[in-house]
Amino acid sequence: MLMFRLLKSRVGLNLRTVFALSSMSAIATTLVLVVVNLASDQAQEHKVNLQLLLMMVVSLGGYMWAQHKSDVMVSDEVEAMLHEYRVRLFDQVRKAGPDVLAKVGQGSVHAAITSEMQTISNSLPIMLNGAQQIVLVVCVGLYLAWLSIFAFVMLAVLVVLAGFIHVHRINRVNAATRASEDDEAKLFDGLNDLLAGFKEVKMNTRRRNALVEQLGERSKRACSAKALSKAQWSRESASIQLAFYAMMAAMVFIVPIFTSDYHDVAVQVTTATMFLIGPIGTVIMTFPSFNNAETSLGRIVELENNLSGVIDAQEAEMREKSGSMPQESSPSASSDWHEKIDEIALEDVRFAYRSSTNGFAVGPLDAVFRRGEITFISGGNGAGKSTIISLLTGLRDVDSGSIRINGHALRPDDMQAYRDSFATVLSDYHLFSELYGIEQVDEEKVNALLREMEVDHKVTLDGLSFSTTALSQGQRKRLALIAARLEGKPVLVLDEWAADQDPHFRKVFYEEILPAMRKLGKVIICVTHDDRWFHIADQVCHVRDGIIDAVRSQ
Ligand SMILES: Nc1ncnc2c1ncn2[C@@H]1O[C@H](COP(=O)(O)OP(=O)(O)OP(=O)(O)O)[C@@H](O)[C@H]1O
Repeated sequence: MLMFRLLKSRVGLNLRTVFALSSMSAIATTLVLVVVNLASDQAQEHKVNLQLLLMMVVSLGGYMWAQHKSDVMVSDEVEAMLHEYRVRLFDQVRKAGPDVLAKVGQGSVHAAITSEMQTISNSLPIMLNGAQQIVLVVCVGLYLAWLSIFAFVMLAVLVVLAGFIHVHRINRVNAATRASEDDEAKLFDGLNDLLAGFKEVKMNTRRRNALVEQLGERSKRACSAKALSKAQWSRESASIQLAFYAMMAAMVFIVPIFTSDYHDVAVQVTTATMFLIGPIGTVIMTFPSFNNAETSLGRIVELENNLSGVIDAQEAEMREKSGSMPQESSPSASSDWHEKIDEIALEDVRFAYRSSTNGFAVGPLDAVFRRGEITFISGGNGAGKSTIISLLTGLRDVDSGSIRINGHALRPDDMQAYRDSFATVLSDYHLFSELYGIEQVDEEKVNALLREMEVDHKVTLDGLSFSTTALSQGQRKRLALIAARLEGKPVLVLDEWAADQDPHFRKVFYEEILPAMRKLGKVIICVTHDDRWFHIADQVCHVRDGIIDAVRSQ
């Protein structure tokens, strides 16, 4: 019962007030029923009682006020709760290492933040309304007991019996609902292949037919499962309706046989019973909402646990590694070393992928990258270039050895500040449409960069956002490099940046842009296969089987 635990953990002043308001609204509704019964008695004697009219107006006003207030508070509570969950998930994603999202699945993070939270957002008000209706059922039940104890007992027995049968049958219905959801999830997986692989699908008739056929089959299965679940729900609603009519029939056919003075209250009892039908129906119908919210919350909690499990393992591994790191003191944070990096050195660095099936490892790595110098990293596919870049930029932690800045070994506490000193355009870069983290931009500088990168006829900067990112691959990379240059970081790392550029701009990049950045005193590291321009580099690191062979230019 995750939902109960969730609600319990949130019971503070607000939820108590909500409960008080809901009770008030239920009592006001019961008063309306009592007033209607008393007034109809008087109406039979051709009398109109102004006191009763006033009571009616006050009860209706009280009901309206309490109901509206509790609805608004419930929405606020629910949204505040979901906001907390979202922020916790964002924070976990922020802490995650490069492999964590691949392990837990980006789709599940996306689903948790969108559809699962939407389900809870929709279900919780229904559930709290159900709880409110329970108070109303109790109040009207007490009124019914006061009118006729036998009618009350009879009704209670029938409600308990119907409820018991309903809850028993609902498990079957829930199983059908879950099956339909699972089938729908499989349908979405296939749909993702169709949308993400649109071009590949379009280009290959056999692949397209096979995929569309499979999607059709999955859709049919999802459709049958959904139809079955809906049919079961419809049968269940009809049975509930039938149970209500049975209650009414019991009030007018059975109760009079066993009670002598029933004719005095028969009309009031029947009115009260009819009055109960709506609230009892709402309470019963709350179960599916509860179930949906419980399932969605379960998925969110499972995702949170998965993320925390992977992050904890990652942190434990980091602590273990930091034990084997050199313990000599590094520069203090106040020395601003990350603003003035003269030299980054890899010393006897080693790393192996735990998850790699072939146990790929890099190292021992020894290399020095200096301020005002360009280093090219080259090597065949799978040689380990991107792995080395991820170690050098601090995206992954080294297993052993050290990274030294200006001669001082980095400590685990320095890692975020170290990462912050890099501007990167990696091979799987993401082009942000907005310059997040840059507070003020020099408009002239941006325009000059747009001109230099030859995209000024396509893009402008509006505030902190690019006017468009709907560009060619090469132009998108130029925009990513503009963003990286605007960050003004001391180290620039580019992974196969020039691969998508035309011959003209490739020349501009190697012969004008890189030398200009070298003059600015940056540490420049580029993964590249363009051996035609190796001469412009100060050193070229050839990577083979995870080992660097650094050659300095003459
Ligand atoms: N996330 C990962 N988990 C496990 N092993 C990995 C992972 N990424 C890479 N590897 C292993 O590391 C090897 C080197 O990969 P890496 O991406 O560093 O090569 P690369 O030199 O950048 O290749 P390319 O030029 O093709 O981009 C791969 O062959 C693979 O075995």
